[in-house]
Amino acid sequence: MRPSQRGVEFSKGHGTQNDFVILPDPDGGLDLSAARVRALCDRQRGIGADGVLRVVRAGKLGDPASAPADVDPDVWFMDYRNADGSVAEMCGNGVRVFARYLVESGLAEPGEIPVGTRAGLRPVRTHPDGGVSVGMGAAEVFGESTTTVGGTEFTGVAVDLGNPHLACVTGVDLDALDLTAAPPHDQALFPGGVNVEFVRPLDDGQVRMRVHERGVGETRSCGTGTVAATVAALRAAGRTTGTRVVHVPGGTVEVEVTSGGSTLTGPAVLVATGWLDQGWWDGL
Ligand SMILES: N[C@@H](CCC[C@H](N)C(=O)O)C(=O)O
Repeated sequence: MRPSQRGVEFSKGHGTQNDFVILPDPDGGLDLSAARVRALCDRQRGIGADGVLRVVRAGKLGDPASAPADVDPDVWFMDYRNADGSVAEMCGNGVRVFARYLVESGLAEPGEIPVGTRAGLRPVRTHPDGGVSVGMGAAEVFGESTTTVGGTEFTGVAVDLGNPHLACVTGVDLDALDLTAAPPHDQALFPGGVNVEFVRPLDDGQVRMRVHERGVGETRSCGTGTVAATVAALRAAGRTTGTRVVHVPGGTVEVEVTSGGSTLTGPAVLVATGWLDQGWWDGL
C-alpha cells in the first residue's frame, strides 16, 4: 500500500501469546462496531486476534458510563473488546501490551503509566527487559461453583478481577481437557458469563493453567485468569496471600497476591504495525 493510500492504522501485539489488534484513536473518532471487531479478530478474513485494544483518551471514550470516576479524562484508556465483539471490563495481558504500545509509539514515557479501564485505573510499569507489571487491584472471592468438561465435574472459586472468573484447582491432566466448547456455568452467580480457568499445582509452588475465555474461546493466556488461578491455588494451600509462577500454553507470568491487592508481571511484545485497507474497513 502506498503511503497516500493509507487506511486505518493498527499494531499487533501479544502477552504470552494472548494476542491483540491495537487501534490508536486518541480523539475517539473511530467507529469500532462489534462487526468490525469480529472481522479484525477473525484469523481467516482479518488480522486475527483474541481481542482489540482501542487506544483512546478517557475523556474521548464516547461512552461516559464506561469510564469509572477514578479515571481522569486525560489518561490513556484501554477500550477492550473480545473477539466476538463483546465489551469486557478488564484484560490483564491487554493492559500490559497497551502500555508497551504507548511507550513504543511515543505516547508515554517508560516507567509508571496509569491506564484507564472499565474496571478502574490500573497502574502499569514497563521494565527495560521488556517485561510489564500491572497492579490488578483486589482479587475478590465471591463464592464457589462448579463446571463440567468431558463429563468430569470441577469445583472452583469465583473471583472478581473487574471481570468474572471461575478458577478450578484440579489434579487432572490439563492437556487432556477439551476446551473447544465453553464450560457451563451457574447463570445466577455469573449473569454476564465467566472466564473459566483449570489450575494444576506443581510440586515447587508453581502452577499450570488452561483457560476458556468469555467472548473468545480457549486462549493461550489470560492475565486476569492467572491472578484468579493464583488466588485459587493459594486457597488450596490454605493461604490468602503469596506468589505463584503461572505457566500457560503461551508462556509464563508471575503473580503476587497481597492483602491489599495483586500484581501481574510478564512479557509484552509488539510484532507489527501497518494499515488496514480503507475499503475493507468501510465495507464492514
Ligand atoms: N485475556 C484477558 C481477559 C479478556 C477479557 C475476558 N475474555 C472477559 O470477557 O472477561 C486477560 O488477559 O485478562
